[in-house]
Amino acid sequence: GLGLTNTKDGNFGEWYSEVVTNGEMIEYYNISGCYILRPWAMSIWEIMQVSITIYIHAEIKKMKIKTCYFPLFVSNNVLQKEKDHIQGFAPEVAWVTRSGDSELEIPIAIRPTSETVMYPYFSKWIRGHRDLPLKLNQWCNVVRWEFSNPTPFIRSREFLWQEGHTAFATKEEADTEVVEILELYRRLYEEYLAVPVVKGKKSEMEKFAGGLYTTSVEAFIPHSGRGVQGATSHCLGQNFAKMFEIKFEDEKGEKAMVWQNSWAYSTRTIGVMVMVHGDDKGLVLPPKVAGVQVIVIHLPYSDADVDALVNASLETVKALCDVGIRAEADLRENYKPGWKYAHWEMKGVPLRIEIGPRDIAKNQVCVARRDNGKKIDIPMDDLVDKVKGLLDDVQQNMFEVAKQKRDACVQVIKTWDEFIVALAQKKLILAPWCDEEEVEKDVKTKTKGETGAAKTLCSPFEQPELPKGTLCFASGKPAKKWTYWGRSY
Ligand SMILES: O=C1CCCN[C@@H]1CCCn1cnc2cc(F)c(F)cc2c1=O
Ligand SMILES: [Mg+2]
Repeated sequence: GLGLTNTKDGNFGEWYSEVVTNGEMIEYYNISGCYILRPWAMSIWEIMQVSITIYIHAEIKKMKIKTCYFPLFVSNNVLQKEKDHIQGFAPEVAWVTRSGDSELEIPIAIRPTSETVMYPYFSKWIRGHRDLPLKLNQWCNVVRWEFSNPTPFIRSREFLWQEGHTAFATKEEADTEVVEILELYRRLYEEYLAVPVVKGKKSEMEKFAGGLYTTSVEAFIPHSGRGVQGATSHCLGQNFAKMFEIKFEDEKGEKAMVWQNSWAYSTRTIGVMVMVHGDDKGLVLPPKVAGVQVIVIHLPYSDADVDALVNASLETVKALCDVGIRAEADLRENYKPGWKYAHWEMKGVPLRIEIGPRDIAKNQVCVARRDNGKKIDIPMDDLVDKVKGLLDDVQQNMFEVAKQKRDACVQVIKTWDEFIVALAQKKLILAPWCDEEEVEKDVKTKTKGETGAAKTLCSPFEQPELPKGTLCFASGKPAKKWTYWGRSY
């Protein structure tokens, strides 16, 4: 029957796996690290796609990013072109080596990301400064044959994402876009997924080696005590322009290299949302991204007028759909109301409307919230306004609760001993750091354990005050910046 065998506090990993499958988001596949995304997951991804597309294409934002699509396959010589950043990733690259029973002359890689696919054409298309800024985005899948423990949405060998690739005449324009895109990602997390994130800059060691600097929105999973990189926005500098000779003739008629960015938001975001909001009854979906926001269930007690109940259910669904609320009725006769309650709670539908004979008599409905379980009777005359208000309340409440839980995990520390204690307590650690890579490597080495080493997550743009003379928690050298540390996915 229904119900989870694992609790979120009991065995988080098993709980998560059960919730994404019982919630009908994921079906496990017979190739490790690959998952089937069922409609309940795809409906969320589609809402994210629409939201991002409206945001980046809308005139109001004047971002004017155009959608393109480049091939899945990368020729070997092109992929290897960006030597230093690829060599670290080589083990993850998947290759096509034959078609049918004939070997390919030269193996062809499947894109793990599209810089090397796109940039030879950026070089061809960008000639004069009038060709700038060039701003392209594609929605696609990418393949990275990772070996660390696969986790649905969070770490899979194939995932869906959007990858934006832009080119500018000046560094200033690139720097500006990096933070504009990061703000878009923050809003998607906080206003749609109801997940609090920190905006910050990656350390030199954690950044994308092929770029100039990396910014990211960092989420945190209280139950596992792990940070998770939510989405990234890189400034690539002129590194790829040099490599792929992407130059333009500036106003003075001189050849200059472009400044580039690349940024991505992937299906990992769905996993983060599930981990943060899910509970022991299953998924809890934020209304903004829920494929079904309201499920209507009628209560056909033996002596009830079933037709009246069914009609009231259909009327309720129609009234809500007419104002753009995603409502459905579960009228199946072969399931009892109790089973339906558990089923739709497992799927995380934000509101359940119950309609029984008593509700018909009083011309009202009873609404149950998935986030806090509260029940409210609503007169049919106020249905639309009250349900709209409730959906907003649920969205807001889910964010507030998640933010309060995340903030409760933050531990500010000053010394190594405090750091080790906080790490053992699964905290999100904020510490003063000397910003030296050797020290970062040393912390990783010293904290290696079966649950993974501690690493820097980001240095928050919002820096707390750093009193003069504050020392680095790990090296004792003068601290340069406050940085978030923790174990991560
Ligand atoms: O993260 C982004 C945003 C969207 C476009 N790409 C950038 C950097 C991706 C960094 N990265 C990440 N993973 C990789 C895995 C590989 F197998 C490989 F060959 C290359 C890479 C790789 O370059
Ligand atoms: Mg990786």
